[in-house]
Amino acid sequence: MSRSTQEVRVRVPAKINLLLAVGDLRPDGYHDLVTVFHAVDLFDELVVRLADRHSVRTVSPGSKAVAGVPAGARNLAGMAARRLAKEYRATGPVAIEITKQIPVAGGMAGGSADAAGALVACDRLWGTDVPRDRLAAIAAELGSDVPFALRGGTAVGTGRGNLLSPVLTRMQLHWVLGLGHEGLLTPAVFGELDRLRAAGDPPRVPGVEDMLSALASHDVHRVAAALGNDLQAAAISLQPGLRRTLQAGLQAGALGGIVSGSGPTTAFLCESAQAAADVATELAGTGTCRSVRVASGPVPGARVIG
Ligand SMILES: C[C@](O)(CO)[C@H](O)COP(=O)(O)OP(=O)(O)OC[C@H]1O[C@@H](n2ccc(N)nc2=O)[C@H](O)[C@@H]1O
Ligand SMILES: Nc1ncnc2c1ncn2[C@@H]1O[C@H](COP(=O)(O)OP(=O)(O)OP(=O)(O)O)[C@@H](O)[C@H]1O
Repeated sequence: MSRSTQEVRVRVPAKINLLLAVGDLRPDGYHDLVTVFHAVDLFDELVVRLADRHSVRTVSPGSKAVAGVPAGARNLAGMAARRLAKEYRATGPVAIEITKQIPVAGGMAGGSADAAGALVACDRLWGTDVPRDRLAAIAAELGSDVPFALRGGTAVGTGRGNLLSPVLTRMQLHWVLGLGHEGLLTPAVFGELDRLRAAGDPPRVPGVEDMLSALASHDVHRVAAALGNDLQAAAISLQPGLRRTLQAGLQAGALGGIVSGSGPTTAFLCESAQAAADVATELAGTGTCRSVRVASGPVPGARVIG
């Protein structure tokens, strides 16, 4: 906790789905998933303070306003704070400031990260000491990706993506991320996959076994070969330019490339940190994405810092 018990600072990572197998549409509007989540060192930071009323403000690292993120009651971080406050009554309103590096509507679970960060920060600020499994259950109510943002590392996700079991790998992966010009909304991408499947039956990615044995082998070439995402065809169908970005990353020397989650961020796996820096420079020069970042993982989930 920084300075006094009046303020808590939390850091929370973005995710990439190394493997994302999507089942058919369920009656409740969700799809069963089998996925391998992987947290990378691209972080949102939250500062949460006691205040007279609940508020959420989101800025970029340069303190500029961030487009596309709701400021009020619809912000996932504010929803998380109010959800926790409702269950644990000895609490007060909070002002949440988010410094956002995770791309908005980018397929890297940015909103989910902020919700997880707010849960951890409010729990510390209010001294509620919520057991970890209870916090994970509240996280799952807020969104399918929120439990993983709490936990981080590498994990297999099943159910809606909210049921997690850790993957014990020490293998460090080096990535180049291509950020899209425009976001994609997650429900639209799942809907497009349903439409493509009704019209044709496109190929489906295999289960997680190949990816898990590739991670256990510590062979980055095998991990690259095992990357896969059932939502990729749907994201490309909605944003055809992504095909060119994927080709450009591979031509720049990446070992493998995928659309991250529901997109449009593209994630390129590279042989080493140096290779990632080289691929990033070359990919940036192709003009096929809005901007380019390097990242590596796995990293832990939402944590109090400072
Ligand atoms: C694409 C992924 O990022 C992969 O990890 C996640 O599945 C998305 O997780 P999320 O953004 O936390 O999604 P939620 O907020 O739970 O759901 C938003 C919408 O996405 C669709 N959705 C989400 C998760 C899931 N397993 N099946 C779905 O069909 C549904 O239309 C749902 O209404
Ligand atoms: N704190 C937040 N940060 C970003 N978006 C938020 C937040 N709260 C609510 N939203 C809304 O959620 C929508 C999805 O944004 P988000 O950045 O979480 O997408 P995403 O990373 O593609 O999600 P996922 O990868 O979990 O499917 C946005 O349209 C935005 O309006």
